[in-house]
Amino acid sequence: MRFPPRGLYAITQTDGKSPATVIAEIEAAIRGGAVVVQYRDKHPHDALTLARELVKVCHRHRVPLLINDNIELTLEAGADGVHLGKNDGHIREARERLGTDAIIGISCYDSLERALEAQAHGATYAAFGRFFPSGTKPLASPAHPDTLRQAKQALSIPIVAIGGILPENGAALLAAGADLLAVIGGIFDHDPELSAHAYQRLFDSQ
Ligand SMILES: Cc1ncc(COP(=O)(O)OP(=O)(O)O)c(N)n1
Ligand SMILES: Cc1ncsc1CCOP(=O)(O)O
Ligand SMILES: [Mg+2]
Repeated sequence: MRFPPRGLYAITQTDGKSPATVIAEIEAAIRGGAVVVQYRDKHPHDALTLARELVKVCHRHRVPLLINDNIELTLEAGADGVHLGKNDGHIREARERLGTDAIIGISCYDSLERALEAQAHGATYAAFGRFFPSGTKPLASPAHPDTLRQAKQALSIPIVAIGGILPENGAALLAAGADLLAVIGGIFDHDPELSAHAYQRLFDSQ
């Protein structure tokens, strides 16, 4: 499935939640307008079963599902691609194992250099952040909107922004050059469908 060029990118909030809740919340976020989903789970119990269920739900809605960190799980679950950070393996290995059609997203933090390298190695998108303090990942290192402005000039692949993004602060990142907003707490700390819809309006009014 193709990676959407813009829109809301929902990432699962799994801690303390049952698989059924995670699935119901993701489906609600998709109803609210999320155009891509990532399964991120730092304390999984049965990751393969949940990942396979998420693939089914996402594909029913024609939305691609990516897996965070884990190339093997991406293959086993039949997901559309993987998101890799600096400690999660190399894009070359991901491309070799997942094939030419797979979506491969790369965390670039605040580094345009890292994004240019990722693009040259065939990354599907580059993710920058965190832009605002994140309750989900309090120790994530900061990134600056100026990096988005430079990335917009220098990259041809879609640009994802992440970290503490709310409907109230997301518009500034879109204006700086982000194509997609990746969100956890801003969707799943509240009613997921209504919250996703609030982000959707940022894209409608752009
Ligand atoms: C869309 C998106 N952007 C950034 C990240 C962060 O990846 P990483 O730095 O590997 O950190 P963890 O998510 O693994 O804690 C992401 N997952 N998704
Ligand atoms: C995975 C990740 N990487 C940088 S910030 C972050 C967490 C994003 O979650 P939230 O939208 O709740 O800040
Ligand atoms: Mg990671």
